[in-house]
Amino acid sequence: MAVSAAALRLFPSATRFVVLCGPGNNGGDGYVAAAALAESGASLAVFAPGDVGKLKGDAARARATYAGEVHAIETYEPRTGDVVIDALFGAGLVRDLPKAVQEAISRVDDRCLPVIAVDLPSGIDGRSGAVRGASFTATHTVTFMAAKPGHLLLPGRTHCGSLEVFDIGIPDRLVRSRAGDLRINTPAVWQQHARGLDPATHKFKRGHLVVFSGPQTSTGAARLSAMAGLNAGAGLVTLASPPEALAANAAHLTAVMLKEIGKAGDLAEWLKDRRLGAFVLGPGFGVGKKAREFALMLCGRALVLDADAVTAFMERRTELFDRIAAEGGQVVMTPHEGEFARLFPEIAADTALSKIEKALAAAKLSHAVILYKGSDTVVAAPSGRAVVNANAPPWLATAGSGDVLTGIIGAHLAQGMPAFEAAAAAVWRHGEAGMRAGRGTTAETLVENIAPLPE
Ligand SMILES: NC(=O)C1=CN([C@@H]2O[C@H](COP(=O)(O)OP(=O)(O)OC[C@H]3O[C@@H](n4cnc5c(N)ncnc54)[C@H](OP(=O)(O)O)[C@@H]3O)[C@@H](O)[C@H]2O)[C@@H](O)CC1
Ligand SMILES: Nc1ncnc2c1ncn2[C@@H]1O[C@H](COP(=O)(O)OP(=O)(O)O)[C@@H](O)[C@H]1O
Ligand SMILES: [K+]
Repeated sequence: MAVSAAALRLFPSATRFVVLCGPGNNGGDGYVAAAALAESGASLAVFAPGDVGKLKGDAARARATYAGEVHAIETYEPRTGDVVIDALFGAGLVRDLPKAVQEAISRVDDRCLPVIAVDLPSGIDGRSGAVRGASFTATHTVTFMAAKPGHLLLPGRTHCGSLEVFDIGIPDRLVRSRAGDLRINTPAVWQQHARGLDPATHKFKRGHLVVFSGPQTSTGAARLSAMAGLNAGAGLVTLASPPEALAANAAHLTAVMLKEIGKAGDLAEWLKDRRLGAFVLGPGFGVGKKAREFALMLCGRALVLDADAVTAFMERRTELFDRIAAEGGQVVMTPHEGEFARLFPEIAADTALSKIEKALAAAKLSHAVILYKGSDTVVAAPSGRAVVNANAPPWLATAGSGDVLTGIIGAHLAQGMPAFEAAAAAVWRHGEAGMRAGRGTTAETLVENIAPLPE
């Protein structure tokens, strides 16, 4: 009923609804929608692959509700004015689409016809978002109970069009028990850790964030993180700079403070100050021994390892992972796809895993919270919790945007948020900042558009 209502609502001037029904319960949903459309008086045709007589159980009962004829899918010739209702495969897709279905998809694509997908566009794997052989690209998808990973992960998301989640009366507790520890990243996931400001607060209570600057010719990335950290709510931010980059940094900084930290010895001394609440290491820092030394010294604190600090451990990751496990700090790593493949090559190469499963495997292996970036960013914790983010606009793909994200995570850690919530809340705020900044934003304007943490 929801599917037929969407079809009539979205395409009142369709000359014909064409319902394509598959061999399982997704096809069953299609027959029920076809019956409802026929009842409404719409012009209609139904096509199916294979032998409709072989339908079983619920699907066979659903088939019986539609009194009209069912034609072989091979005979479907798309016409201008058709609106396709794709009820071929949904949650039960287990292998690549059969040839007759792939050919039907290609004929529909050639005509640029609008498609309404039932549950999932056929060909999209609901667990991973992968395309199995081919897939419809829907204008609108009507799913039931809850959004599934394949609606959010790429490339699945780009095939869904607008997504409608229709309540078919399944109690929330059952949906949640099936979803396990997986959620869409919304404020509900982390809001209880986003405290409002106590009137008696002071800047140290709001958290002191330290961001490490790279050498003289690559200081901008760390400054972006530092500014983002301050705007995101850290009470103080200090940029720790090697001596040769002090002048370059000083020329650019106002509210962010500056401290000379050259060698590991300087850092060891400074770390005695326990008011230093969180650390960001990696943006523009340089890949090498110094990055590894600094990272290993910080594993017992609240720490974001990004960019160069991730790559620096490419061939010595065990050293890092063992230290994180031993020190038990709040550590977040923020790899983009390239960095992920450098640190976790065997996980990245496993084509059977979804992005969620990859992030979870990496979190387990490294003992850190993994924020696996992209337009479908996944945040995963070693405990098995995970969120998929869905509010990021594509114009976040701009140089320095990741450095801004890192600074926001740092601010959350400095304020005492646990690593998983700090990372998830930061990804969400980063997406919101992108929406506020609008198309054509640069990393600088993104920093200015970080809105207060919702309370
Ligand atoms: N509570 C619920 O569960 C609810 C479920 N609902 C609906 O049910 C849908 C799930 O139904 P489903 O499990 O029957 O799976 P579905 O997607 O119809 O496909 C399975 C069939 O396809 C076949 N098959 C698979 N891959 C194939 C391939 N590549 N090429 C060829 N054949 C292939 C497979 O056969 P086999 O593997 O045995 O050959 C089997 O016959 C779900 O998406 C939603 O629409 C809603 O009504 C709400 C409540
Ligand atoms: N197509 C996209 N849609 C939404 N967000 C994106 C897209 N591409 C990149 N992003 C986000 O932009 C940021 C880019 O980070 P990164 O690749 O580290 O860039 P940089 O190193 O230049 O800062 C990440 O948060 C990523 O999730
Ligand atoms: K479908």
